[in-house]
Amino acid sequence: MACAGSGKTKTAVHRLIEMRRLLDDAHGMVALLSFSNVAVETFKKDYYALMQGSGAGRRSFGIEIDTVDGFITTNVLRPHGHRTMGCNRAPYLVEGREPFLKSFTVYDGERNNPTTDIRITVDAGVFNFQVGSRSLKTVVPSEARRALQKLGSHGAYTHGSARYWVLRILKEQPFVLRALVRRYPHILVDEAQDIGAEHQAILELMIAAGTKLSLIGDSHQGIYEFAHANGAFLAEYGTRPGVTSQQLNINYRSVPAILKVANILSGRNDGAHRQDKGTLSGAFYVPFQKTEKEKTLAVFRSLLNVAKIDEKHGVVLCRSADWALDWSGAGDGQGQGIVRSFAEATICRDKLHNMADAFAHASAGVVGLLADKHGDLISRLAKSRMEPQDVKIKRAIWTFVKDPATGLPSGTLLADKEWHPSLSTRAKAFVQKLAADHGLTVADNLGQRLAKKALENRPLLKLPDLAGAQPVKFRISTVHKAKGESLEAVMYVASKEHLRQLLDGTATEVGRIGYVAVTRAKDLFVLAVPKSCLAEFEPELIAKGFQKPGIADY
Ligand SMILES: Nc1ncnc2c1ncn2[C@@H]1O[C@H](COP(=O)(O)OP(=O)(O)OP(=O)(O)O)[C@@H](O)[C@H]1O
Repeated sequence: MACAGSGKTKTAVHRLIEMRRLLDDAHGMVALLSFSNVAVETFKKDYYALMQGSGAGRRSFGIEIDTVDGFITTNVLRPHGHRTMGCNRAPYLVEGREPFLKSFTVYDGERNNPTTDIRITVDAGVFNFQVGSRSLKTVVPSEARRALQKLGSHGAYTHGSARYWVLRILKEQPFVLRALVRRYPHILVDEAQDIGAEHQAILELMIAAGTKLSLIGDSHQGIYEFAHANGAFLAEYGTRPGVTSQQLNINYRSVPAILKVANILSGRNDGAHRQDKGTLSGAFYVPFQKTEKEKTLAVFRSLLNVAKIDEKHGVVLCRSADWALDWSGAGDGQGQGIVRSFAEATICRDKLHNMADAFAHASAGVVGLLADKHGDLISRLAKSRMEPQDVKIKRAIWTFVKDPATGLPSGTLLADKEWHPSLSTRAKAFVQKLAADHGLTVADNLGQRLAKKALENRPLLKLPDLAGAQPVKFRISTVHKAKGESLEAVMYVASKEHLRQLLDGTATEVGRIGYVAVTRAKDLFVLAVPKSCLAEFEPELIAKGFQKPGIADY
């Protein structure tokens, strides 16, 4: 069990190396698993740095570092899934937006829903199936299984159904479980508070078959309760016979004033490794109004200047993706279907300067213009090791996305009269060339797929962006995306409800989300509080260690 900023990364990598050294089995591997690609990249970087430092070079013999889902997909689902799923190819991931998925539905007793929307949970070894975007409806197990099997027989699985298939494979093909445990006698899972019931069920099968498991995590940072990860496994695991529990309780990340707030919120008493800085630092609160976001961002900018922190290191965090989008000043969602994917790609490129997201949206649009059989292209293009042909396709899409003069048209054009006609001509020509150059098949009815719907007589970008207003310099993100990171300065924008739960501590998920936001900050944490409730909360904010910045600080 480890507190925020206690060096779990370092600890986990050292433990990985030591466990591998002690493992008396030339064929066995030690796996270090986490929940995000960012964490995996950090672990790999630190591991190779340590190995190089010790003179062993960039060797990864006998160890594996991956996400939990990457690990089960690579070792179980892809190589062994075809037998349980009944397909004649290696299973592949679908995002849910691929056009061929339209014919895969599940009936909930009232209406048909996309099979890719089925949510699967496991409780005491029994699968439960639900569906629905707002209120979830239970689906009869036989109907859900039938729908999943139909999709599975085409080789397709979703993020949600991957664990369902893995559990079934391990139970229905016992030799796969035996081989997995033989290959991975030791597994170390980081961010273990995020282990949900389905991951736990997979790990329990491995433990029962002989794998030794180490967990490292912080129950105050469990922010995936909506995905059924409530930290219970981490809390209980240390009490099992034969399991030793260790505590890490020195925070190496934050200045003492920020740690003081974190300790009050979590009810912990962690020690600070760092000293106070000479310049402005600590945890502050400022008022904001939703109608005056630019003013609040300007206040954050001023505080960064006083704190001598480069603006590019200031990050604005929000509770939800909608809020993050709103604070980033992105467009207001013009277009429908495939055209909307291209519209979002345009906004990501021209407004947010986020080329990775621009590429992801444009790729979804391009795949929508190709025949259904290319439905796995999005997941193929996301692989770290791609087929040579896919590398070329990816390059071609990048070129289309990057160039507003010949590819994806500029967001400054009038959406209906200028941007759409240009997009329509260029996207058609692009997929036809892509098909000719790379042996792909274009979908039927391109005109219909690129229909002009929900586009207005104004640019995709909002007016202030066109008027040359200061471009967004801050990274604006959700707390979930920033998890695990160390950031120089954070501004967390809270609603009255977020604020209430933050101040109430880490018993609720929203409270823990606020705690994760606070503990990301190294030097400066700014809590943006709705102006309308500031007076009500001010005494409590001060009591919990937040400070009001003085006039001189702006
Ligand atoms: N022993 C140490 N001495 C000095 N600095 C350290 C030490 N261990 C870690 N750090 C630094 O402390 C910061 C936090 O480390 P790390 O990101 O591993 O924490 P963590 O435990 O994963 O935190 P969280 O769970 O909050 O994400 C990093 O900047 C890291 O370089």
